[in-house]
Amino acid sequence: MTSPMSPQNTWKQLAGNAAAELIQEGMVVGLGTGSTAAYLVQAMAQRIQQGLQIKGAVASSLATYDLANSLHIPMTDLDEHPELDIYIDGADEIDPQFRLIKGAGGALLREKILASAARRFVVIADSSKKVTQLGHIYPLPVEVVPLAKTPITLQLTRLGAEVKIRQHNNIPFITDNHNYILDCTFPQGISDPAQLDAQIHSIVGVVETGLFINMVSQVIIGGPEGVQIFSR
Ligand SMILES: O=C(CO)[C@H](O)[C@H](O)COP(=O)(O)O
Repeated sequence: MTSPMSPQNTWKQLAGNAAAELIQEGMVVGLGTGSTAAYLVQAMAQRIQQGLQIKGAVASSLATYDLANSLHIPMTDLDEHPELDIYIDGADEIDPQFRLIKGAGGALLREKILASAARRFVVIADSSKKVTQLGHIYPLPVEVVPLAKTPITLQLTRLGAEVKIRQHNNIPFITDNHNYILDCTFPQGISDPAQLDAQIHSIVGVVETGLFINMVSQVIIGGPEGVQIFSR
């Protein structure tokens, strides 16, 4: 017997299913990473089985590539298709201005590359991801070149962060791009995400941050009331 899904997973699935309906014939589709994106991939695979034809899908992580490929979604890459019609991905936190923290799954760099290559970036999430200010629930992930982790930690600390290197099985977590992730907690939250993003980017050895600003076109939230769609 399969165990019943938690409400949160049901809401993620609602959002993923709704986003799969946005995919149209002939599109090049960017696929995000995480449990909500996995529901999207499953729903999209079902539509393809039912006859939807897309030009191809580009994955934001090796994990998503493996899942999509195993479900017979035709895969492509940014060399073949440098522009995506749509990119659909989850988020860890979404503020009222559609600014995001992403990267709890460690795929933030590829996710940001795909989001910036897309004509339309649609975020899918359960209602727990909506926040009034970024940085109160999830730490901000910063992907860094391994050699520079200690000097970068020092500079992030000077910006007010409590920094922890992300671990997996008691050793540093390695991203798909062979980098480390520094998870930064800001005890007061993040008051000016754009300024903080610029300050972190100015540190040599930082590869990318999990702040996504001015990138999102639409947010699809699954929750107790069903699906809600917010556009800008
Ligand atoms: O940014 C991400 C991965 O790097 C994910 O989109 C984010 O962590 C949300 O994950 P989930 O859908 O499992 O809640």
